[in-house]
Amino acid sequence: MTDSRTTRPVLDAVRVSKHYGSNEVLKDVSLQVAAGEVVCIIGPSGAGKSTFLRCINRLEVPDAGEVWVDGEAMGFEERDGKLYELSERRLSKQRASTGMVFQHFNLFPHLTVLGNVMEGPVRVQKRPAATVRAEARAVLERVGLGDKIDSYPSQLSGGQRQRVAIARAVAMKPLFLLFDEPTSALDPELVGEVLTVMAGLAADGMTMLVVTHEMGFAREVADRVVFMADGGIVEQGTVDEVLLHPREARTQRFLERVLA
Ligand SMILES: Nc1ncnc2c1ncn2[C@@H]1O[C@H](COP(=O)(O)OP(=O)(O)OP(=O)(O)O)[C@@H](O)[C@H]1O
Repeated sequence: MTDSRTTRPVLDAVRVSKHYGSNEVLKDVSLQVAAGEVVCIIGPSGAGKSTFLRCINRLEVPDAGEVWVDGEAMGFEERDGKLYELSERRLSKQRASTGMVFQHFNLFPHLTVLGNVMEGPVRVQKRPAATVRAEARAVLERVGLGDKIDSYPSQLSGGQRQRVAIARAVAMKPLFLLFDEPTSALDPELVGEVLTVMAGLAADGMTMLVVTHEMGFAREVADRVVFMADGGIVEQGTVDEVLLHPREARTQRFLERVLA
C-alpha cells in the first residue's frame, strides 16, 4: 500500500492504562490502525480487550495515555493551543466517529429498524432527516435488511438485530468501526450472516478494529492480528506471523487451546 490515504493512522492509541481497584486491566497499551486496515484483537477472557475498545471511544476514561482519532484527541478539544475536556454532548458527537458494535446489539426496542438506524445521525449528528432516511435505507439494503425497515427489534433474529446494529454504526459515517465480540451472543447458525456483512464492509475499505474469538474470520479478513493477554499486547503481526507462526509461548498456548 503506497497511497498515503491508506497508510495514515486513523487511530493512534498511546500508552493507554486502566485499573479497576487493584486490578491493572490495561498496562501501557499502544496501537495504531491505518485507514482501510482491518485489525483483529484476540486473546483470553479477562485480557482487557473490551476495556481497551471502551477506552478508545471513552465509554471508559483511561487512567493514563491518549487516544488520537484522525489527529483529534478523544475526549478533548483544542482551543488557543490548549486541550479542554469535552462536554458529554460533544463527546457523544465525537464518539460517533468511532462507531461501536457491541456483543448485545443495544438497539432501542421502541423504535423500528429504520428508526434505530436514523436515531444517531438525526439526534446526535443533527443531520437532516430526509437525507438520513435515504442513507439509512441504503445501508439497511447493504446489510440485507431492506425488507425489515418497519420491523421492531423484538421481531428479528439475533443475527438480524446485530446487522441492524452494524447498519446503525455505519450510518454515522464513522472514521472506523469498533466491534466487541459481535457474534458471541448469537446462536451458531446466525454467526455466519454477521461475519459475511463484516467481511463485506472490510472489502469496501472500512477501517475496522475487531475483538473476536472467531479465528476463521481473523484468518480470512484481518490485515493484522493483535494478541492481548494480562492487559498488554503480547505480539502483533500478519495472519501468517501471529496465527500460523506465533513467536511467543503465550500466543502458542492460547491458539492451541482455541483451535483444539
Ligand atoms: N467495570 C468494571 N469494573 C471492574 N472490573 C472490570 C470492569 N470491566 C472489566 N473489569 C475487569 O477487567 C478485566 C478485563 O476485562 P475485559 O472485559 O476488558 O476483558 P476481555 O479481554 O474483553 O475478556 P472477554 O473476552 O471475557 O470479554 C477483567 O478482570 C474484568 O473483570
